[in-house]
Amino acid sequence: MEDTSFLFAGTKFDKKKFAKDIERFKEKKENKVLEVNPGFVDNIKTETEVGKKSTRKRKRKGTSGGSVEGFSVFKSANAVNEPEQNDGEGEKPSGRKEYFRQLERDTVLRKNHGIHISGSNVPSPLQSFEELSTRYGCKPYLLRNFAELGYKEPTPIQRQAIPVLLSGRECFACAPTGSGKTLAFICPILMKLKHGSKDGVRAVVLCPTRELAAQTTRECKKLARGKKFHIKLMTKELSKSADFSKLPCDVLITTPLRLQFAISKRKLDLSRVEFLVLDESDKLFELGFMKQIDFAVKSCSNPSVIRMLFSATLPDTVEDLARTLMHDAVRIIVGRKNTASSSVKQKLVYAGSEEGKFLALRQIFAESLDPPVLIFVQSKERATELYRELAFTDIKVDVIHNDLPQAQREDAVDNFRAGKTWVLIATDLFARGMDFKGLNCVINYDFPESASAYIHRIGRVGRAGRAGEAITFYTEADVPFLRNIANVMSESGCDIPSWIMSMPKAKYKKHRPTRDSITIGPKDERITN
Ligand SMILES: Nc1ncnc2c1ncn2[C@@H]1O[C@H](COP(=O)(O)OP(=O)(O)OP(=O)(O)O)[C@@H](O)[C@H]1O
Repeated sequence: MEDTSFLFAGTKFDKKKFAKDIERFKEKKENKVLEVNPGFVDNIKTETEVGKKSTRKRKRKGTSGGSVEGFSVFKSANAVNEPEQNDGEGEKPSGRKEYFRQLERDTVLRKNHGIHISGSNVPSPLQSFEELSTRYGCKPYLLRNFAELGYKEPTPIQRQAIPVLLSGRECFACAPTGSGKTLAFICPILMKLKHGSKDGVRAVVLCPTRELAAQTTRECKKLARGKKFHIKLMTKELSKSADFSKLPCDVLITTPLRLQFAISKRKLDLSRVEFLVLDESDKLFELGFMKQIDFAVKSCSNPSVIRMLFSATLPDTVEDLARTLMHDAVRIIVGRKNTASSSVKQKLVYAGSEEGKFLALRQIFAESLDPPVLIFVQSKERATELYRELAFTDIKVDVIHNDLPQAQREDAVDNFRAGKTWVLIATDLFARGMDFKGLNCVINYDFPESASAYIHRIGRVGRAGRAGEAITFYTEADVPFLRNIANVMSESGCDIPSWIMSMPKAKYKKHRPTRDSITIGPKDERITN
């Protein structure tokens, strides 16, 4: 991994520019001192009354002038708190006994849902969505929306991440694909923001692709239904022409590049941002995004901004980075880190050669085409090649990759969602986050380049507990990397032949062999169905 020390570093707070805010902050602080004792108990009291500004005092690089202080994810993970200190969310237990009983209940609940936490004073997980009202004063509109969307109970990541974020803590979370991470960060943001305002952007959600940003915007609007929040997707037009000083926007959902463009060209001010979400965080920490993320993080200069990282895969390198940069964050892992969804039936198919793969695809389509089907290939060139081969059939097929015009990309996603397209050919760009309800099958036409690419690709099925199937073709060229993927399959409960499990694991991280062209020549040899 490249040197990442610049990331998050030097979040400068311009005291002159924000003199008014500092004054206001001072006033609040003075009032608070009169109301409650400073320190941890202070936090606890304010946390119960949802909506009251948190009095958290963070020490951050650039705000205190010192170094980032006390990232305590592991430091105090096992600390047993005195009953008076409670769990950081404001319910003061009546006594020591009740306090330890609560700890026990929390442990059991976490165990039952495969939730693993590290960090000090981690709030109790949610037993139910109703607890959002009783514990945090959640407004009825949100619970109504959950019910209308058919969400009966929180998923494991929602059970733990929501209380953590509501208690004003930063967090980094790893939970399986399709396990409801979007709601886990949107819900606390909506609860904390309470209502729409015209005071500037208050929450930013960063997503690696425009399609995912659009999907997250839709999800966020569904959850906010009935409340006048200003939820905006950063479109190309917005990033190029909007006057953000006049545009009411509470939650801004964007890709890093568009955000950077808007900040530098349209003078978008993010100094009031209270929540910054890095969705698919490990992708955002990859080389291509790093500088843009750094820019975004620095632009969210409010010293008490809450930053959160979510993904289904969290490599140790990203964790290490988060550990040194976030303050007093809680680490939440659901299930085992970096594993595939267990509700997906996974299959490896030996196809020998490129030609063999095409024949295998033809056979699958002839015997059991159960649309919609998503096919992943290694590159946009190969996506186009396969599309050309399949376009000659009566299968309704489309293709999506990042060289296509935006309108075409949007159409491809919309038509696939609407069932107008049966088979969508995609590159890894669309392996992350996309939620196609009713998708039955993912075919890895080209072997995935890494274990995490595999996890995200096949995670397009088996979402929200539904069943799904994933078929992965491999050729001779893929054999050296077979074990890396077989390990993931085995960890999610698949039976893998012992000869594969006894193979050595490839040491290199990215598997992108040069492949023969998919194009098979004369038309009569092309697929027919
Ligand atoms: N509590 C819930 N009960 C039932 N379904 C839910 C619940 N929360 C979210 N969902 C649904 O689960 C599906 C997956 O959610 P989401 O897209 O947030 O997953 P994710 O964890 O972000 O996945 P990925 O890692 O692929 O991005 C969505 O269709 C969403 O509507």
